[in-house]
This record gives sequence, C-alpha cells and structure tokens, in this order.
Amino acid sequence: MSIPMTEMSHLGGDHHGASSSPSSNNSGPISYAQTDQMVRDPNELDTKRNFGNQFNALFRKSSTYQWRQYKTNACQISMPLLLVSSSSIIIDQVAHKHFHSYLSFLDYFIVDNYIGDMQGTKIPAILNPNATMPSIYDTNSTIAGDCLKYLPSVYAKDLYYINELKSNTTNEIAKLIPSYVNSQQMVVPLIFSEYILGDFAQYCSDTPSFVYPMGIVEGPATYDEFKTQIFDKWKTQTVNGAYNFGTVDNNKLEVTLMYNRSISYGKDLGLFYTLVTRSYRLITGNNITQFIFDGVKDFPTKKTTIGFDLISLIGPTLYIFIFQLILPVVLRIILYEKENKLREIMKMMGLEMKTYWLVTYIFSYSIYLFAMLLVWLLGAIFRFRYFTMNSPLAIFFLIFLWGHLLVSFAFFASVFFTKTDTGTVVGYIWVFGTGILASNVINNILANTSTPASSIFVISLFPPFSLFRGLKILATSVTFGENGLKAADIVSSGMADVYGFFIIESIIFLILALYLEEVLPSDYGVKRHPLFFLKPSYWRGDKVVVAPIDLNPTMEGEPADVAEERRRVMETKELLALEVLDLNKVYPAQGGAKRKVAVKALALGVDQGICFGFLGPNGAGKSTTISCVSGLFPPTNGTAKVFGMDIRNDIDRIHMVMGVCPQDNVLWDDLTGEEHLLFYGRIKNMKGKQLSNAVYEGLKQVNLHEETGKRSVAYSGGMRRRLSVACSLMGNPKIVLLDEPSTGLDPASRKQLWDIINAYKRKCAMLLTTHAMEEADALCDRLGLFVGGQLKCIGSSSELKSRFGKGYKVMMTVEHGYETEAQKFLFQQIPQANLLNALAGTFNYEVPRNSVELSTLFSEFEQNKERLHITDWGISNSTLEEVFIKITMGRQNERGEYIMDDKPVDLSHITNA
Ligand SMILES: Nc1ncnc2c1ncn2[C@@H]1O[C@H](COP(=O)(O)OP(=O)(O)OP(=O)(O)O)[C@@H](O)[C@H]1O
Repeated sequence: MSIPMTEMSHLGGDHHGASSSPSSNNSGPISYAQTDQMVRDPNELDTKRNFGNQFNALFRKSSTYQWRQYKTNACQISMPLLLVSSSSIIIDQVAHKHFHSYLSFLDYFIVDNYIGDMQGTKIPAILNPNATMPSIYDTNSTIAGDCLKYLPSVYAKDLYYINELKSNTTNEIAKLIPSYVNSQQMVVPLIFSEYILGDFAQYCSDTPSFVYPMGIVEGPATYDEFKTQIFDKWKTQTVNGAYNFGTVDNNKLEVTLMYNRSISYGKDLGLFYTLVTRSYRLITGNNITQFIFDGVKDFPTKKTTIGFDLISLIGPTLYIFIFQLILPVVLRIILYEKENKLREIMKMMGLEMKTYWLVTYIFSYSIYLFAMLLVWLLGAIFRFRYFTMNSPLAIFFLIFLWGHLLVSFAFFASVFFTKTDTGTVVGYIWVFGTGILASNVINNILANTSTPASSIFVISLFPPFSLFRGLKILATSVTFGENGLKAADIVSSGMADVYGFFIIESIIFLILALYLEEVLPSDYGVKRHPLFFLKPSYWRGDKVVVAPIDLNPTMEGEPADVAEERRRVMETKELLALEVLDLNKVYPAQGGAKRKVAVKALALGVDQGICFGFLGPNGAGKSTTISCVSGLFPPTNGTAKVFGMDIRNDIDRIHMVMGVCPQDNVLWDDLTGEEHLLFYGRIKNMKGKQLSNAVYEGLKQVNLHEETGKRSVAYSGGMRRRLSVACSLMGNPKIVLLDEPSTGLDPASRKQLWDIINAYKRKCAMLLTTHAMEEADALCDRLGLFVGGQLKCIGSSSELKSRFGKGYKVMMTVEHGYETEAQKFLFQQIPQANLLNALAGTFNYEVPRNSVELSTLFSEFEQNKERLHITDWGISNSTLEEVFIKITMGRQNERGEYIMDDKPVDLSHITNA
C-alpha cells in the first residue's frame, strides 16, 4: 500500500485541534493565539512619528531615486538650456543673413511698411499747420517736452548727403534739403506711427510734442570717401545715414539711401525715404515722375556686432517657455508616485504627508533652480544682454521667486490628474499654450499704456502672465540700447510688484494644493470634510471625535459561526489586534459600472499573534476589506479598530504599527531591494546597527540578499513579490496585512515565504488573503470564507473541514479487468462510500467521517489488495478546497447545510450487486 504522505498528514486532524474552537462559548482570545509581546493597551505601542527620521528617510530615498534618474533628469534640465543655446545660434544666423547678405530685402520691407503706415496716419486736428514731414527726434530739445525723456537716445543728429551727381543738371534737391530742414521754422509735429516707434509712441501720443528735425549736412564729395570716413567712425556711431544722389531733375529723382544700422536698426529707413521724396515735392512743386530708388546700403560695421539685442527683443516669448519648462517635470515626479500608489503605500507604512510634501517640494525646487542657474550661466556666456545688463539681483529674484510659484502651481495642478502621462502632456500644452498666449495677447495688453491697473492686476493673477510681465520689464530695459534694469529701479520699474505676485500666488497655490489633496475625492485615501479647517479641534491638533459604532448583536441570515464571531467581538475583554465592526464598503457607480456593495456588515476579530486568512472567490471583497483596514479607502459604514485605535480618527498612529503588502507590487523601479527596506525601516524609526541588521535579515529571509545591487525593475515577478513582503515586515509592525502574498512565486519561494510568515506570526498579527488552499492550511490559524462581500463561515482549517467536508477521501487504483471486484470489496468495507469519479482504473470515493474504522480498513486492504489486483490505494482527510467549492458553488438547504447540485456519478447498481 502507498499512502500519499502529504494527505495522510491530515489524518487525525490539522495542526490545530478542533478543541481550540472559538465556538466554545468563551469570549476571550482564541486559545491558540500566542504572541511574544502581548499588548494590553494601545498606549504601550510606539506610534510616534519622528519628523527627523522620516525626513531623512524620504530625502535619502528621493536623492537616490533622482540620481538614478539622471538620464531623464539631464534630458529634462537640458531642454531649457537647449532652447537658450539654439536661440543663440538661430539669432546669430538671422542677424548675419538678414543684416548682411539679405539686407536690402529686409529694408525694403521696412520702407514699404513705413509708407503704408504713414498713409494711414491720422494727424490730430489740433495740429496746425498739418504735418508735412516726419521728424527725427532731437532728444536734447527743450521744446520736446517730458515725453522725450523716455525715448531711446539712439538717434544722432547728423544725416549726411553726398553730392555725387551723375547728371550734369544742378542738384537742387541736394542743396535744398539741408536748408529746408535746418530752417528754424521747420518745427514739425511729432507724428510717427506706432509701427515705427513701437512702445515709445505711447508716451507721446497724448501730448503731441514738437521737435527740431535733425541737421543734414553735406558730406564728403564721393561715396568712397564717405564710406572710408564712416568706417573710421563706426565706433562713435554718430552718423545716421546718408543720401547718395544720382540724377536729380524736375522729372527724376535717383537716390541711394545709406543708413547706419548700428544706430537706427533700419527703423528710420522709411523716414529717410519720406524726407527726400517730400522735400523733392515741396521744393520742386512736382510730383516725381521717375523715382529711382537704388536700394539701401548698410554702413560698414564691425562684423559680429549687431545693433540691438534680438534675443532680448524676443526674450519674454522665449523665456516664458524656458522658465516654465520644469512644470511638466515636477508634475511627472508627483504623479508617478500618485499613479503607482507609492504615495499611498508610504502613507500606510507610516510616512507623514507633511514630510512627503516638504521633501517633494525641496526636490522639485532644486531641479528647477539647477536648470535655471545653468540657463543664466549660458545666457551670460552667450553675452545675452538680458543676463549681462540687467541687475543680477533683479534676475536672481525673478528666478528664485518664480521657482516657488512654479512648484506650488505644479502641486496644485497635480491634484487634478491621476495618470502621469496625461499630467505631463497637459503640462507641456500648458507651457506652450500660455507662452503663445502671453507673447501674442498679453504682450499687447501690457504694452498699451491705457490698460487699466485693474486689468494688469487680473492678468498678474495668472502665474504664466505675471511671469511674462516680469520678463518683459527686463527685456524692455535692454532691448533698445537701454542699459538694463538697475537694482535701484526694481520698485519703480514694476518688478517689485511682479515679485509680490509671485510670493502671494506661491502661498495661495500651495495652500490650495494641500487643501484639495485633503478634501477632493480621489481613487485612494480617506478625505476630510471640506470645512475641516473651521473646527477649532483641527488647529488644536485634537483627535477627530467619531461616533462609536455599536455592533449589531445579530444580523439576519448570518450563519451560526459568523453570528458567534460577532458575539465574541462584542463581548471580548481582550485587546484584539483587529476588530472589524459592521464594516460596509459600497463603490459608487462610475465609468459605466454599477454601484457595487463590496463588503456587507462584516464583523470579526483577529487576535494578537495569529494569522487570519481571508478566502473567497474573485471579487468577494477580500482586498476591499484589507484596503479599508489599511486606510486606502474609507469604509462607507462601520469601522475597524487596530489595537483599539479606530481607523476613522487614528489611522496615522495605526500606520506606525502596520505593515502592508498590497495585491500589486508597489515598488520604485529604480531602487534596489536594500534601498526599499532602508527607506521603510527609517520611516519606522529604525537607525544605525538595528536598521542595517534588520535590512540584511529582511533581504536574507526573502532570499534577495545576494541581489543588493540590482534595481527592482530588473527583478523577476517572484522577486518583486518577495521584496514587497519584506517591505511590509520592516520596522517590527504589530499587524501585517498581506494581500495574496504568494501570487507568482515558484514552489520553493512559496515555501520560503511560508516559513517567514510562520516565523513572524508569533510576533504580530497577520491578515492575509489567498486563493491557494494549501497556503491557507499551512499558514492560517483561522480562516474566514467570503462570498459576495459577506462572511459565510469562520473557524480554523480543521473546524471548517469537519463542518463542511464529508469526512475522508479514499482512492483506489485497480488493474484493468478487475474493477468490479475491487469496487464490490470497497463497498463491503464502507457501505456509505460515495463514488466521486472513476478514471482509467482509478476510483475516488467520499467517505463519511464516522463510517469507517481506520485500523480495520488498513488491515483489510493489506490482506486483499493482491488478490483483488489493487495496485495502489490511499485515504486522506477532506481538503479545504472541497470546503471552498462547497461554500462558494453550493447552495444552502432549508437546514442551512451546503449542498452541491451537481450529483456524483450514480453507481448504485455496483453497490447493490
Ligand atoms: N475601486 C473600485 N471601484 C469600484 N468597484 C470596485 C473597486 N475595487 C473593487 N471593486 C469591486 O468590488 C468587488 C470586490 O472586489 P475586491 O477587489 O475586494 O475582491 P477580491 O475578493 O479581493 O477579489 P480577488 O480575489 O480577485 O482579488 C468586486 O466586484 C470589484 O469589481
């Protein structure tokens, strides 16, 4: 005979005798509950969170994590740098191409526009005589009035003409222009269009001023001489431009314009043009019938010098992208931990959220600051006036304060996203969208001096626009020959206002972010009442008062053992590791799914030092119960107490004595196993030798001690699972919740895991869910079987088997052709045997527990097996699996017994034979 040893081991009962039944009408602890350190009062537990330890734990973890992410971080940080560098190259190219090779194209464009502009100019009626000719500013003019002090002083006084006539006719025009413009009566109204003057026109538009036109003097006799002279003088830059007349007579005006780009940037080309054509008309009285405009010639200039800082001109547009580019990066940092439940698991393991936000803030800000300081450095290296001419103090405050607003705003925005990728993409759209909006719309609003202060105030409430305002002030200070913003001008320029907005908005967004995190419903976490801050108890730091839950003494339809468990929980005087008190969880209808009652009026107690197993089919509500107990979800009704501490108002303290291994492995891909354990150990106040020993032991127990350098992303599924279990056991928790801990483990690893759990369960209480019946058998002192969110039975494995199993199983294998004789023999020995199945000569029977005398059965089989050609036989106890199947698939009859509708094969003809 061969008796399957594993099954035979069940003979004579399980590892816990039925005598230890909780149903023995006592309300004390389960008799086999043992623990090395019995807790009698929750105050005996070390539930204090130490800010220093947790800060240290998180700071080290985040530093290591960010360091491991150096490639991603380098890419993200280099984006702003790339923008700065590439803009420098592009602008250099544009400057050289347009101002040197394609100069005339650009300048024709300017002239054309200018003419168009002039035609549309409305001359104010009060001006008399009407303006006939535009003027160039004489900034020294006292007549000009106050408005001119705002104008850039780039216009020098002298404009030359060269009398290098090709024709033999007298060059009347050449003579007349100087006398025309130099005559004192030629005080002309200032009527430049806004196109030409840009922002500066705003200053003078309300108070038309009169200025002297500049002087025009005769220059050297030939163009070549003139060129030489200009080239010699380019550094002093006193000459604005020159005319070189060709043929000039009553019908024809042939002229070449030359201008000094270093001074005038081409802005006054139109002016030069108009000056000569209108003078011609005024002096000759003729309309020009033939105008030969020979194009525009640039004055010789030093090769690399460009007259104005294009980068500063387009600065606000460019810099608004650069300054905001870290926003999606920060969003990614926050959302990664949110989406992957890492934030929740840290919380469940005891991390204080204040510490979490502080460290996340410091890291996000550091990444931003590092990137921006590099941008500043690069800007200085490329000699962008923006960075070299503006006061370093003004730039520093802009970078420093904007960083705070950016990070606070990212915190605020992160509240509205759950997926990392969605948040990051929206972040980039935000950066570019607001950048484009700012440079196209907000720019004009800010540039318009008639924009009321209230509008500017409203605009500034929007972070990207207040940034744009600051960037524009700095840009304006350097664009057209200004000397940059001085530290002394920070207040008068409006920069101080911008800083003020940054500071106030940072505080507002930070408070909003933290507030919304506390109250806004989300996938995980217990949320506060929206008006929680109005309660004085919140500010005093008092514990929230919650109504006590009185367990219903009876619940209709509850099986006897479950009702008994309810009574035990109500009456027990002992401090239980976990009391579940009429816990209900209803998931609201969402995304097409109906409202789901996942857990119904659950009442049970888990004693200290035992391992309690939740069994049940998929969707029975096991994980939901664990999630409620761990604080991942708030219960809809009812509550649970861990060592007497209520999950509704003491969850933070509970977390310090709790270890959680969720159903999915919640790990940081880029951290090693050792780093995970160090982190969780530090959170739970472990230090020094104690910590390093615990980490080593933890890794050794799960057989990961030789994988210390490997990051968890490179672990196999089983290794990740073992690491998750090791994390949950760090820091000597008093209660450990394990949601399907052995999923995906090979048999050897599973055995190892069982050894760990068996070793730990005397030190703490454990709650585990599993689908593996042998695991429940091997580990759990008590089991609860769930179906449809309700507890269907509760007890030790042996109790359940004896209550719901039919007794023993007998297996017999018979040689071909001798089956009938062998079966007859079996029914003679055990008349109540019930054939479950017969396959290829192997027969399985169910045998009622008291229907057989085991010793007689053994000797009868031994004596007859050869005669009956029985090659193998065995007897085993009912398995938990049968109990499981019976309860989950069977139905209850009127006496409350579980029966299976699928009847076994009817072989009564054999029995009767
Ligand atoms: N976040 C959720 N939102 C809505 N319904 C949910 C949510 N989580 C679980 N449920 C539903 O609640 C019920 C119980 O789910 P739960 O995950 O607790 O079952 P389980 O017993 O742990 O199952 P399994 O053994 O498959 O892990 C299921 O019907 C499930 O669809």
